[in-house]
Amino acid sequence: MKNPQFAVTRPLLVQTVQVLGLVLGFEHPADAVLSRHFRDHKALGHRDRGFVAETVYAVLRRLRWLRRLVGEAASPRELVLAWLARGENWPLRNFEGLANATEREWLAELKGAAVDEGSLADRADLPDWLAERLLAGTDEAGLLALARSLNRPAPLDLRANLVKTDRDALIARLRADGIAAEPGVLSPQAVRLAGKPALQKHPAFLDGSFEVQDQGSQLLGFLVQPKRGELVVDFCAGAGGKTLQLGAMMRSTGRLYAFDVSERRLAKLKPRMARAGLSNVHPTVIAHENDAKVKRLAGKADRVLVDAPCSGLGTLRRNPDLKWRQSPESVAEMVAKQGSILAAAARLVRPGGRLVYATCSLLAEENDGVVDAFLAAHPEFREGDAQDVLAKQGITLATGRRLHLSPAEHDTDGFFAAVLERAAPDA
Ligand SMILES: C[S@@+](CC[C@H](N)C(=O)[O-])C[C@H]1O[C@@H](n2cnc3c(N)ncnc32)[C@H](O)[C@@H]1O
Repeated sequence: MKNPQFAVTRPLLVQTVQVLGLVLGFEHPADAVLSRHFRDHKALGHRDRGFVAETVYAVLRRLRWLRRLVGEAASPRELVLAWLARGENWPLRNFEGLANATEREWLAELKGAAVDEGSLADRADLPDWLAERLLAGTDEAGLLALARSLNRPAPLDLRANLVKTDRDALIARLRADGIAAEPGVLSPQAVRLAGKPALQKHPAFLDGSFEVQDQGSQLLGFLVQPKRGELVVDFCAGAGGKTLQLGAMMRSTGRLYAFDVSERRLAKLKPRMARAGLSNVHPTVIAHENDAKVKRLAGKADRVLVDAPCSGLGTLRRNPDLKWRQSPESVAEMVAKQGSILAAAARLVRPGGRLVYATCSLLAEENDGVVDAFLAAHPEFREGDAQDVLAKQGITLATGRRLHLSPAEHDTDGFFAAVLERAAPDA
């Protein structure tokens, strides 16, 4: 957004400040506040939306640094102006017509202001508790590299829907429309786009040829590795990002149960299933993980995916407000829930079947901690090798037994997954 080709108008700046003010109340997730704002301001064009969203996200990413620069009590307007002047390096002339004379004087001073180096958490732009926990798994340089990667916007990845097309055909179709698209390097179903084009009305989206899905998320589907005709359960399906991939890998055969406690999220899955041409998906609202609807499938599932509710800290590139919204207490609550969901989901797996536990968290307690506790309490399960499972499908990734993806190393969201296998009767 440096030296924008399009003019940022005064009303657009006012809107950006307004949205940031709401987001900084931390009552609702930033993406929900932005969606609502755009719904209420339908006339805003793609570039204007891009400016509002990117500026709000950028301030959230660098909030700690900006507050050190401008002052702890900085107003949303001061934060936005300071970000544009210092983060985006706008020359002062860009502010004419946007900021008044006093503000422009203040910005001129701000341009030369120094901020001392600060603590490690300051430099990482993370809350102290989070920097401390992430530091447990790395050293200072590793933490700063991770933080830098989390403080950048994420690229846009698509997943080719193999029920409708193949990856090469999809890439050719996108390129024919002037969209710069390359094959993803990790997932054989992934397409990485160079920019952030509007895709909601693209014919290839409307006919179900692709869905937006991070490459890292796509690898989880390969760990589940469902086959045609199987009985598969996506235990925490949400709006179905991974359900749709699993259903396509099953070539729309067999039975794929999409469980979730949120009726609202599952409702979003239904039009996506129709677009994707899948007739094997059964969205099912459950009251909790031990619902009778779950118990009915005990011992019957070939594959079960638990994409557990988690802190989401691996998605900070897309949801930078999460680092300020989560707390040690909220993480502890998640860990208890994750253990309970995993134990309930495990009951569905038939002997010889596979259970995959996954999160988009970077915290050891939500990842290895939950799996270690599960294995200790469930001797009927043994751990498989994620790297091996991927290698057998042509995906070469030096991840080790458990999948650990990080934006710093893999340029994907931060994902964790473990493959757990229920012993076969004669094993
Ligand atoms: C990480 S999200 C799932 C994202 C989804 N798999 C996707 O790929 O789009 C976790 C989901 O778990 C759901 N959830 C929370 N508690 C649950 C429970 N006890 N049983 C099943 N699902 C639950 C949440 O509603 C949320 O949709």
